[in-house]
Amino acid sequence: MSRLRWLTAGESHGPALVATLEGLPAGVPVTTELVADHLARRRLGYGRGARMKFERDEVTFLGGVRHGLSLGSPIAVMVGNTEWPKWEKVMSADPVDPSELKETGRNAPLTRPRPGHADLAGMQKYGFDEARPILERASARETAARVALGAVARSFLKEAAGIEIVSHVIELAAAKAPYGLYPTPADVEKLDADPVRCLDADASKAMVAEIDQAHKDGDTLGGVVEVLAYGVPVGLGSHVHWDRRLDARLAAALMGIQAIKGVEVGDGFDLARVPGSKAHDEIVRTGDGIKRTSGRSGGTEGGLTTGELLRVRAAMKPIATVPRALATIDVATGEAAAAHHQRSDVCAVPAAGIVAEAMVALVLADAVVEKFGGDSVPETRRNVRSYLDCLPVR
Ligand SMILES: Cc1cc2nc3c(=O)[nH]c(=O)nc-3n(C[C@H](O)[C@H](O)[C@H](O)COP(=O)(O)O)c2cc1C
Ligand SMILES: C=C(O[C@@H]1CC(C(=O)O)=C[C@@H](OP(=O)(O)O)[C@H]1O)C(=O)O
Repeated sequence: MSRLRWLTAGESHGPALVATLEGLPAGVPVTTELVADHLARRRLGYGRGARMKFERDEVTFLGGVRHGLSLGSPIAVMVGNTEWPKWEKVMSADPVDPSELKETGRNAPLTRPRPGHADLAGMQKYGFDEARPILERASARETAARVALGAVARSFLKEAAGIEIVSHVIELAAAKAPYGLYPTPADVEKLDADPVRCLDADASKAMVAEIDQAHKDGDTLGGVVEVLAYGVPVGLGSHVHWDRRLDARLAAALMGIQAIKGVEVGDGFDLARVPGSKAHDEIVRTGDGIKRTSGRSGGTEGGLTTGELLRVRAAMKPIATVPRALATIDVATGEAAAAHHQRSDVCAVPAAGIVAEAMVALVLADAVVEKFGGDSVPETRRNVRSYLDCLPVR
């Protein structure tokens, strides 16, 4: 069961996000630059709003890392919001004089909750009469903290087990990448350079056109991302109990990303539409050992990894802050109104792919620590090797 523990805290317009990760072995290469690089990847993507351009992510390690290596102690990392000076009064932890708040021009109560965001249900549940206290934490700004931890987790996975993670956008509104296009770690630079992180040039162009049209229409878009993990050993997770199943753990982690409404493992829902003879991955012996003739299962069977390519998908709904604002009510008056709208992303599917990579990395790192243990990277690495060398069926 879960060996790595991790938490994030912080509001979208607060001074910073913070994240902690406990249970990681010592000796994992971790630097401020490594984390900053992954945070920069999360900011990319055609269709994101103005905030992505003028805000920077300022990374500071507060614990758990020394001279570029993890210590085995809890890792604490802070991602500073450079927008903070503008929000210092509005988001102050301590009480603020109402006249000072008024001077900020950002104090108007948000009483017209947006359909599709956490605004209304959050206000009702937590007892607020405006949406600010809810949207601050519901915002996907928080995903920066997850990507920071994901950067650490993926460094561990690569060093200890040779696992590498790649993501790409396979659908954006009606535009689709061809089925069976599986980018490898060698394609990451090219993917990151593409405006929508799609390897197929025609599909990428069609996706950009979809975003341009939505922008013109005052609308927003969603899409589907796919995460692939290379080098995953057989036997992570387990068939013995529902919450040990790796497919269930991956699904929960991906569904926990803001705006993700569906998850597929391998060919997912398509498998329900074909007969069994076309749904599974047949087993054959090759010169290299036991292999599969296809990858429909996405690299898990019975909640265990098979040792084949791990492949999961996540479907993101369109951004809730629709510029051509949706109908709502003003909770201050009870009257019909247009939902509040300031700046917003038109589409954040490429960024969601980077967040999905981080979530998959954290789940796999947890499963690797659970299966192989070890207090240092060399110890975990030795354990992985001796396990693979001694598999009874090879
Ligand atoms: C990377 C990323 C960026 C997002 N940007 C925005 C945004 O600019 N405006 C917005 O309204 N929602 C945005 N969202 C989606 C909201 O955070 C999400 O719709 C909200 O939390 C409610 O989602 P839920 O129903 O899945 O909880 C973004 C989501 C992600 C993953
Ligand atoms: C700040 C980030 O994303 C934000 C996620 C978000 C939302 O509602 O989820 C709304 C927007 O924030 P704002 O309303 O301040 O413009 C995005 O910019 C980020 O990803 O770093």
